[in-house]
Amino acid sequence: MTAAVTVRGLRKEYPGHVAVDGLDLDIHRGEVFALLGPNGAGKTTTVEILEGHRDRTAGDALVLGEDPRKAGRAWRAKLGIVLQTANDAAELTVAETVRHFARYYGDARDPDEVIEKVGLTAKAKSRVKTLSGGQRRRVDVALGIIGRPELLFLDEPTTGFDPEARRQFWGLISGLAAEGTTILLTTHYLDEAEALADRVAVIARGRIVAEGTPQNLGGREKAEAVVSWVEAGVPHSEHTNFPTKLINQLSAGGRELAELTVTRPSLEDIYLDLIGERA
Ligand SMILES: Nc1ncnc2c1ncn2[C@@H]1O[C@H](COP(=O)(O)OP(=O)(O)OP(=O)(O)O)[C@@H](O)[C@H]1O
Repeated sequence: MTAAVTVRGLRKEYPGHVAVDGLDLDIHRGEVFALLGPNGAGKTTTVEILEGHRDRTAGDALVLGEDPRKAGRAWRAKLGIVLQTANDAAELTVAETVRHFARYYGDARDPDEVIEKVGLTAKAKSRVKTLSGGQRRRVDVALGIIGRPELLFLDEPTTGFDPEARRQFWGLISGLAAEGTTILLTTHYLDEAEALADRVAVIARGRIVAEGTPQNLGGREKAEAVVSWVEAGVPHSEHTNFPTKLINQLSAGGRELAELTVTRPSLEDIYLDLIGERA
C-alpha cells in the first residue's frame, strides 16, 4: 500500500510554546485515520501543516508524495478540507454555494448529488445564513468533497450535529472511504472514531502516545474482562481473562447470578488512560 501521508520528527513551536513535539505519522492510501487527543494536544496544528496552511519549525512531511510547504495548485486540488471553523454564512443559497465551488475543479462531482449526499436536498434553495449550525457544517462537508478529493481532511466534522445527522454523516464517510478516498479525521467523539476509523492515533502534548486499530489501541484486545454480579444484595466484581469459565464456576448447580454483566474496557476507557485523565 502506498503512503498518503508520511511525517517524521514534525515540530511546531509558537513563541514560548511547543505545540507539536517530534511527531511521526504514516497514513496509507485508502484508509480512514483518526487523530484523537485532548484540547490543545496539537491536532489542528498538525493537520494545518499537512494541508499546507501552516509552516513547520522542523521535521519532514510528505502528503500525496509532495512537501506541503512547496506543493502547488495541482496538489491542492487533490485535497478536500473541512476546517473546524465553519464558512461564514453567505447570502447565497446552499445550491448556489455548492455550484460556485464546483467551478474551481476540473472534475467536480455533480452539485445536486453532493447536496443529497450530505442530506441537504430539502434545504438546497435556502440561504446558508438561515441554516442551523449542524446544517451549515454539512455545507462545509459538501464543499470539502465537491472536488473528488484523493485525501479528505475532516477537523471535528460532526460538532453540533444531532444524533441522526451524525449517523447519516458516518454513512457518507463510509461511502467515500469505500470509493477509495483517504480520510484524516480529528474528533473528540470516541464512538465516531470506533465507527469510522481503520486506525487511530492518540496525540497528547504534541506527541503520538499510542497508535493502533480501535480494537487493539493501547492493548485493548488483551485487557481483562470484568465480571460483575450481585449476591445477597452485595455487588461483586472480578477481573479475568476467562469470563466464561468464571461464570460457569459461579453458577454451578444452576445458581442464578443477579445483575450479571461482562465488560471489557471501552475505547474511551483506553483513551482516558492513555492521556492520563481517568478519575
Ligand atoms: N497561532 C498560535 N499561536 C500560539 N499558540 C498557538 C497557536 N495555535 C495554536 N496554539 C497552541 O498550540 C497548542 C496546540 O493547539 P492545537 O489547536 O493544535 O490543538 P488541538 O489538539 O487541535 O486542540 P482542540 O482539540 O482544542 O482543537 C495549544 O496549546 C494552542 O494554544
